[in-house]
Amino acid sequence: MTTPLPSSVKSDFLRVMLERGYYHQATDVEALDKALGAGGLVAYNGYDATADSLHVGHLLPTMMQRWLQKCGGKPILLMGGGTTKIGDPSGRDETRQLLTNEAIDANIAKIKTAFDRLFDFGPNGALLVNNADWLDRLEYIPFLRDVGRHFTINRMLTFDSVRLRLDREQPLTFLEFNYMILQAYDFVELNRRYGCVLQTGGSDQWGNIVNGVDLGRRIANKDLFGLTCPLLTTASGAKMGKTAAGAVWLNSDRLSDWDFWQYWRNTEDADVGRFLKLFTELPLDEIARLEALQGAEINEAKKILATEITKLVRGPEAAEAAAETARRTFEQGALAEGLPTVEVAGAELADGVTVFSLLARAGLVASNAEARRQIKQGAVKLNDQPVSDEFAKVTAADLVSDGAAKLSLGKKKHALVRAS
Ligand SMILES: Nc1ncnc2c1ncn2[C@@H]1O[C@H](COP(=O)(O)OP(=O)(O)OP(=O)(O)O)[C@@H](O)[C@H]1O
Ligand SMILES: N[C@@H](Cc1ccc(O)cc1)C(=O)O
Repeated sequence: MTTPLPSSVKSDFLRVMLERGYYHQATDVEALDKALGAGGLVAYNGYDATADSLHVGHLLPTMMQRWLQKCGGKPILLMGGGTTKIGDPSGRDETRQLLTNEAIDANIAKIKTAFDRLFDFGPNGALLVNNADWLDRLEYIPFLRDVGRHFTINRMLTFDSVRLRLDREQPLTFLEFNYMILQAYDFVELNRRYGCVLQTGGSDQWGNIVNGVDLGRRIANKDLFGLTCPLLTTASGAKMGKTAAGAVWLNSDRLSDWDFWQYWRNTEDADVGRFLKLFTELPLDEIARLEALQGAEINEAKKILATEITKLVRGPEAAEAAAETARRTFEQGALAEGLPTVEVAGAELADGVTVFSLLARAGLVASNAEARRQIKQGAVKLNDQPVSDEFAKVTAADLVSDGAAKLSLGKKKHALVRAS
């Protein structure tokens, strides 16, 4: 399938998808362009409730839905209350841990909060639905007869989600084998309920999406469409959204505003332009100017990237506060609010507390041993002065600025030590 040129499509939405790098694959792109041209198209993106927050990887398909709304369409955000009970095998080597119904409901309640800022839920606006509303009520025999008969095992075995497990001789349970049928059924059900004709997702969702398109044609004689975005990796090849320290969560109770902002501020130079197009809504000519910046100036572009995305996901105040913390910490050398803080009892401080243990307590390193290694390697500073003694201590005398001492690991990780 060839990717069309932005100039050859008529609909605003597809043009944005192509120009900004969201387009990976689509089913019958000309017909989709035509359907979009008529305006007001209804599209959905599904999210399983495997954790109590979405992460940055989910942001890409979510941004596609946001653009759809900006271009006059109606987004449906589908919470997989039913499908999470099955567990999507797409892109996974192993069966997922099964969650209880209570855990799934609790996850959904928290995941939803991220959408409030990203979508307009006003009259005729975006919709939030839960597939447990229909999947939980399915009856096995009628479902197999009405829906199951349209799927051949022969074809199901050809989809990556199944084939890769079989090729690698890793188990795929019968429960998981059913997943693609249920996601296909969701699409047809959303078409029936809300006139939804487009499903978006990451490229790993392609198999599940085309199954829905086929099922729509077979049981409802409807033309449905699929559109996927690339599964993003960073310039150095890592899957975007996951760091060594874990996922980059959208919800602030899983990741502070400051760490969220920092994640984007530390974008690799080669990714700046691509990420500005995908994760901000700045005009393309402004992005072209920013990505052309060289040397130290590229840092300005990274700050804009971090602040714009934080604004979208965490709100303007959170973005401004994080940017301000960064300005004060890195540019004025002053101590700032918002850094991780370790509180130490006055009595402890009188004797002095080892720098390595404070680094670990502040969460800048995973263990005391790692902290000592970092000190030996010269990566640690106390109040901007290098620490060379592995057993150096912080005492009350070091709380020099606003009653705090600043510990730094490398150039970017900082924490404050205060007396409790
Ligand atoms: N880096 C990415 N780029 C684009 N889309 C992504 C990315 N990461 C995730 N997605 C989309 O979000 C969906 C869920 O992502 P993923 O499978 O990583 O979530 P998870 O279930 O939270 O993670 P894990 O598989 O580690 O438990 C994917 O199917 C994909 O469509
Ligand atoms: N399978 C999707 C989530 C999803 C669930 C139900 C759907 O109808 C669509 C999508 C994922 O794992 O990311």
